[in-house]
Amino acid sequence: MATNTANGEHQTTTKPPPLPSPLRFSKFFQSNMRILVTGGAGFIGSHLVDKLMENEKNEVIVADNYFTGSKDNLKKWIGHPRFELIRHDVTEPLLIEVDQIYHLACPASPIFYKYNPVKTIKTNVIGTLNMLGLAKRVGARILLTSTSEVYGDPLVHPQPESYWGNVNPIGVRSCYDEGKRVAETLMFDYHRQHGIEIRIARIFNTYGPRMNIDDGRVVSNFIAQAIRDEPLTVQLPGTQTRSFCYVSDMVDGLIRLMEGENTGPINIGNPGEFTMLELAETVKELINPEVEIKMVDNTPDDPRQRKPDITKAKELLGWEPKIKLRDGLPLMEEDFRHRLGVAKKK
Ligand SMILES: NC(=O)c1ccc[n+]([C@@H]2O[C@H](COP(=O)([O-])OP(=O)(O)OC[C@H]3O[C@@H](n4cnc5c(N)ncnc54)[C@H](O)[C@@H]3O)[C@@H](O)[C@H]2O)c1
Ligand SMILES: O=C(O)[C@H]1O[C@H](OP(=O)(O)OP(=O)(O)OC[C@H]2O[C@@H](n3ccc(=O)[nH]c3=O)[C@H](O)[C@@H]2O)[C@H](O)[C@@H](O)[C@@H]1O
Repeated sequence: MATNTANGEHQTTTKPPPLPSPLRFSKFFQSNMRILVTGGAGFIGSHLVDKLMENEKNEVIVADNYFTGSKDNLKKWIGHPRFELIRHDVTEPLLIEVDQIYHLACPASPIFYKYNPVKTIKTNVIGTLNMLGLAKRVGARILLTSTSEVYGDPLVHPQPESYWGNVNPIGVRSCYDEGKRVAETLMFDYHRQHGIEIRIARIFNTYGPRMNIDDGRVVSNFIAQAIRDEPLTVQLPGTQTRSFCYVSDMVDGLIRLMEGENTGPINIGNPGEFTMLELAETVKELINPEVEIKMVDNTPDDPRQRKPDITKAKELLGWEPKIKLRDGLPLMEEDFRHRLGVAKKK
């Protein structure tokens, strides 16, 4: 049975998880592990699907409403006998039979999650409730991709999982960060009340190929701007920090968490910390030394600093990121140049 080591405490559930399908115990049962990935047409989800599909014993089902994701991200798997794609909004119940659920469905870029905040809350709360209901009915293990935004504008730095955060409950980012906090609460309540096997990853800023070109997040913005010879828009004051994790490291961490014995929450992120001005200078140096850096207005409640304490991920999952920002940015540049049809200048 999984243990919860959040906040240094050691809690164990009182109830055993529901039994998986009786077929699982059949001597002649030859089926694969059936894995649902909600939000699997998105950036992290599609990379996770690629990794899961490498294992021939996995059958992968993606449920996505294509709000920020695209079938294009999954085109190499469409038609594959171990792959299935369902157009589905997680705010509606889903009745299927699965063994594991990676629950990623939720717009992640601030410009997209603020576009329809009520829908973002519904996705986080009702969507997570529906996926927990599914996990309960079929006895599946469920992993939630929560976020470093649960720490809000953190007063503790770097952020350990035991930190409860500093979050504005009524701000323009609340639909996302409070939504994810409720999603975490629901996960633990289903775990304690119904014995569901849960895993919670607190993801810190992740970047890599396949991010939407006009996604609005800082790494994709700067790379697209550098390639298009447009000024890099650093939002004021420019001294705010983030820690950027390359997507293959993230996928590795998520799979280790799902397969391991710990519920989390566990921070998964790269502790390398950069100011937004440093990030802009690095993109300029690596991608387009001629490009201008322009200071622009920021949006409300932007966290001033963010860096994961990954002691738990190291100790409990044997995980730490391998790809440094300077090595990851050129991999993303290549993908963006290909999609934008702009070759590197000689
Ligand atoms: N990328 C990051 O830096 C980061 C950081 C912290 C947490 N996360 C979390 O990881 C997950 C994936 O993030 P991402 O960067 O791949 O974002 P993304 O926007 O590329 O992917 C999200 C996917 O969810 C789908 N989706 C949104 N609402 C849905 C709904 N109601 N029903 C079904 N599908 C829906 C979208 O169409 C998209 O395919 C999200 O839960 C996000 O909160 C990401
Ligand atoms: O990692 C996380 O937990 C969260 O990180 C991001 O949220 P945020 O860090 O605000 O992401 P960005 O929009 O990429 O902004 C990062 C920083 O870059 C700055 N920025 C953004 C865009 C830009 O063009 N220029 C710029 O300087 C912002 O002001 C901010 O300080 C994600 O978008 C969330 O989904 C995720 O949950």
